[in-house]
Amino acid sequence: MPQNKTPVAVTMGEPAGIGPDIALMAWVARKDLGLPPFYMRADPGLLAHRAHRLGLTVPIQLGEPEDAYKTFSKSLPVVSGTAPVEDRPGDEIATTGQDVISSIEGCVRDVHEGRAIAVLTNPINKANLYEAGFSYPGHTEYLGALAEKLWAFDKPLRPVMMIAGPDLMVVPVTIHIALKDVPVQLTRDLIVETGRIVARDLRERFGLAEPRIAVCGLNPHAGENGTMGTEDRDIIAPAVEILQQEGIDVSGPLPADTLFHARARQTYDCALGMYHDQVLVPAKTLAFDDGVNVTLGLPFVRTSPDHGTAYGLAGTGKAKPDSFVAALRMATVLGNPGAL
Ligand SMILES: NC(=O)C1=CN([C@@H]2O[C@H](COP(=O)(O)OP(=O)(O)OC[C@H]3O[C@@H](n4cnc5c(N)ncnc54)[C@H](O)[C@@H]3O)[C@@H](O)[C@H]2O)C=CC1
Ligand SMILES: NCC(=O)COP(=O)(O)O
Repeated sequence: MPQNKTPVAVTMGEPAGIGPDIALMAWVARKDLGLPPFYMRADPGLLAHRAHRLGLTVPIQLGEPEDAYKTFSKSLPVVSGTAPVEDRPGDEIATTGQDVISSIEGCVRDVHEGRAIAVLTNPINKANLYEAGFSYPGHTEYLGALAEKLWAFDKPLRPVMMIAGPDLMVVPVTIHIALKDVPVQLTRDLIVETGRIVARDLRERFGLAEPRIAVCGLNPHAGENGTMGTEDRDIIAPAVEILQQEGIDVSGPLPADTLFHARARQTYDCALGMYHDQVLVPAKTLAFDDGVNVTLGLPFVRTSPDHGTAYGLAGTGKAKPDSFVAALRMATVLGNPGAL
């Protein structure tokens, strides 16, 4: 595990969910697991209450991101900036959306200013954020918009969601949209742009010299020559052809039902799915505890546990911090270019 004196910035996430629990648990396990330093942008009172509720001894040290490296071994570094947040684990309707959003924005600003090497986001309740005026489907799109603004890009960024586990990496080409909208929003250009970003980031961030990408079909049997749907033939196959002409090692459209068994997984590095559940189901089935949600296509590194707020477990001590720990390790490795 590479060490760097610049820490990872961790967002508060949904305060009534398990984000605070898993971050506190990870900090407690820092020495046993050899974890790299991180700090949280969150309400210190919330964290203190949750630690008490969980029976964890976690001294909290308020400060700035620059203090985190020195502080981390003895206390959990916290950068405040949110209003006080009541500790109401499991209360799905607690309204804290604005604090959740400002924590994310603060962490991204920290990376932009060189105060953090990466952002690790804790799970959010998307519906709660919509109530607070959040207009993005999830972190992925919001982080793209924040990056465009802070890094002053002159054209829109395309942030790409990847779920990465030890045995499978997947990317959904369309993300948080209704299933009925998938055939409408799935275009050749979207697949091509996504494929380019995946190939580039697997090379540049993950150190794969020639990444192999497998592209799923949309329909059963990848359309069976157009008899079970035409998108595979008319949209996906032409996109694959363009990517191949650009020298990217890409195959497809491939029937998705036979793409995720152990032997098939040996034939590619990353599978591109046409919709969320097509690829997140196999990814989370294989590695729910240690899968990581990592956003490609950004000018900075963002990782996240692959799970959600798990309200039923918040404050009970039953949440597993493993995916948080995997996300922290990945953020540190990817945030240290050249460490691979
Ligand atoms: N990155 C993010 O911000 C994400 C946010 N969400 C949000 O989370 C909320 C709840 O979504 P769900 O579909 O219920 O998914 P979920 O991942 O919160 O829970 C699914 C199941 O897994 C269990 N689980 C989740 N994390 C666990 C952990 N660390 N240890 C042990 N068990 C764990 C839960 O108890 C539940 O049985 C929604 O509002 C959704 O939008 C969901 C996925 C990712
Ligand atoms: N299903 C994955 C998920 O909901 C995470 O989305 P995001 O908040 O990382 O965009």
